[in-house]
Amino acid sequence: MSKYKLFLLRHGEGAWNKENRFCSWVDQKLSENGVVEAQECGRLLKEQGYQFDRVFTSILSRSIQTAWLVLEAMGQEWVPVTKSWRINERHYGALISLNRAEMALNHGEEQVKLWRRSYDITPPPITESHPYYAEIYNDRRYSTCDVPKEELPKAESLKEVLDRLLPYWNDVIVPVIKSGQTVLISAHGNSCRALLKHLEGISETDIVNVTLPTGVPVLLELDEDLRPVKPRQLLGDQAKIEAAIKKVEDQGKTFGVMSRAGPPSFVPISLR
Ligand SMILES: O=C(OP(=O)(O)O)[C@H](O)COP(=O)(O)O
Repeated sequence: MSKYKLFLLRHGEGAWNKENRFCSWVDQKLSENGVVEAQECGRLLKEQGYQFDRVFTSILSRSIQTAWLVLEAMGQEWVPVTKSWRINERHYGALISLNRAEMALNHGEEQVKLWRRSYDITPPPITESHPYYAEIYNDRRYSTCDVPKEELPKAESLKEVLDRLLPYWNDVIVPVIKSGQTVLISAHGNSCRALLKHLEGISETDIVNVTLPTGVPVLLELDEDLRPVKPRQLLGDQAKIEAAIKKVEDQGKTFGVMSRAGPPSFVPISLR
């Protein structure tokens, strides 16, 4: 029997979702469309009568902004919001800022799919020469984490995301849910996938096929041991949701870059 409801949300579209670049730990804001997606998500949740007691976000602006917009649209701005780097998007290492379609042209669609969706493949790490290294690691927010800055990841597989997320889930979020509070986790494509893998017991093979669109709330109904009692529900117009999932999957295909004017700007990436 369903005892708890938990909502997972990949933030609304960010500026780099639109440009098809790996955003990850770069702190991009929502695009105009992303703002609308978050507001529509809040309106839908309000229409369906849901109420939150507690919200968790990453320390990346796009997940925080999304939480605010959702709560505003629901008239629940007062609900406490707690932030942690442990809910951050997967650290995409040296792939950060690169265009997925260009990467597919350069390295093949299969390789890009492995980098994006496999469970235990870690992309090449970010190094100090990377154009976004200083912007990420000099940011004051990363001095406030529960691990020293030097121990923060330089690249992560989905497995490594789960490894850093689980202690926070178990120690902080689970007690809140078990106290009877309805929780929204406003997070990212891959931090939500990692949590779904854990909660639903998805295999390492099957997690490859799980893709989440932006701005679509995922409702999980859980029993007293936080095991799902029914399949996850992606709330909203199902045809639109299917189309949005396909759009995210297609970001790793070459046709995006073939239609652009001019040659693609390749950045060589070592695969070792
Ligand atoms: O920043 C990202 O995710 P987010 O938009 O959910 O924060 C990643 O670039 C998502 O990339 P992916 O869909 O290739 O895993």
